[in-house]
Amino acid sequence: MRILLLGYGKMGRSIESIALGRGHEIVGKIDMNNAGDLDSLDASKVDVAIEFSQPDAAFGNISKCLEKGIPVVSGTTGWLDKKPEIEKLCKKKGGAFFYASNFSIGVNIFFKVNAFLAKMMDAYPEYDVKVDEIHHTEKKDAPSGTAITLAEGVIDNMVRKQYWQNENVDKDEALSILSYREPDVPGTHTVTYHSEIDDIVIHHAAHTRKGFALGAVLVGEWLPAQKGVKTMDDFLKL
Ligand SMILES: NC(=O)C1=CN([C@@H]2O[C@H](COP(=O)(O)OP(=O)(O)OC[C@H]3O[C@@H](n4cnc5c(N)ncnc54)[C@H](O)[C@@H]3O)[C@@H](O)[C@H]2O)C=CC1
Ligand SMILES: O=C(O)C1=N[C@H](C(=O)O)C[C@H](O)C1
Repeated sequence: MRILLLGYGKMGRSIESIALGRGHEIVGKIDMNNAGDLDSLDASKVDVAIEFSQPDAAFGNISKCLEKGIPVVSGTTGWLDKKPEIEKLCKKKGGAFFYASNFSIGVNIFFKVNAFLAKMMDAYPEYDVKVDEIHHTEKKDAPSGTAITLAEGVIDNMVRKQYWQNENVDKDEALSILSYREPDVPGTHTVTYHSEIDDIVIHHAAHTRKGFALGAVLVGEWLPAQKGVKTMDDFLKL
């Protein structure tokens, strides 16, 4: 597979290492310093683009690739207000686009457990629920994309929770997401149901970025044979 890397930071480098180990070729690396090179890039030399850049760069990178007919796997967080526009462009161009807030298999299993638990807990209003996330201090966005997906999983399955806020809120209908930044933490997420009597806690801690990077490469191997807007549910069939 001929892979174009969009974003060559912590994730771009980790993806490169896993992709090379699986026998793929890296045909380009677009980063902050050479972002303009994407405009003149020859799309016939690329099978798939893997995009892990930063919130203000994702939309431009993805739309340029879709315009050129390059399938795009994106994991950048913090730009999702513009995702509907990308999905429209993907459909218009007959292309392929895949977004996930988290590419690790473990987290995607955790998302399913979270939805199941929220549905069950809706019958027990004595428990309040919150989401905590901890990431490294270089992270640009808060809350994390993964924490937002977890919050949406709770809200979709609990009648009494209607929206999330990125602070501690004491309202029955609000779900608090609390964000913490500590050196070198790849990504830790916890969903806690608290009552006066006990706590129920589900927790995922990434020990390394390898799980995110491997997931992105596996999706990159799969996406070029697909058409349209795809998600982890299409890929994993959990
Ligand atoms: N979905 C998932 O599984 C995961 C998502 N992420 C997300 O991926 C993104 C990148 O994470 P990291 O690699 O840790 O960040 P990083 O800060 O280490 O790397 C980001 C890179 O993007 C580059 N960049 C800036 N403007 C650009 C442009 N216009 N075009 C191309 N590249 C540009 C920067 O120069 C930098 O090297 C973040 O949004 C993060 O939240 C991170 C890990 C897992
Ligand atoms: O910025 C990161 O590092 C991560 N970002 C993603 C997120 O915002 O959820 C995924 C992972 O937690 C690491």
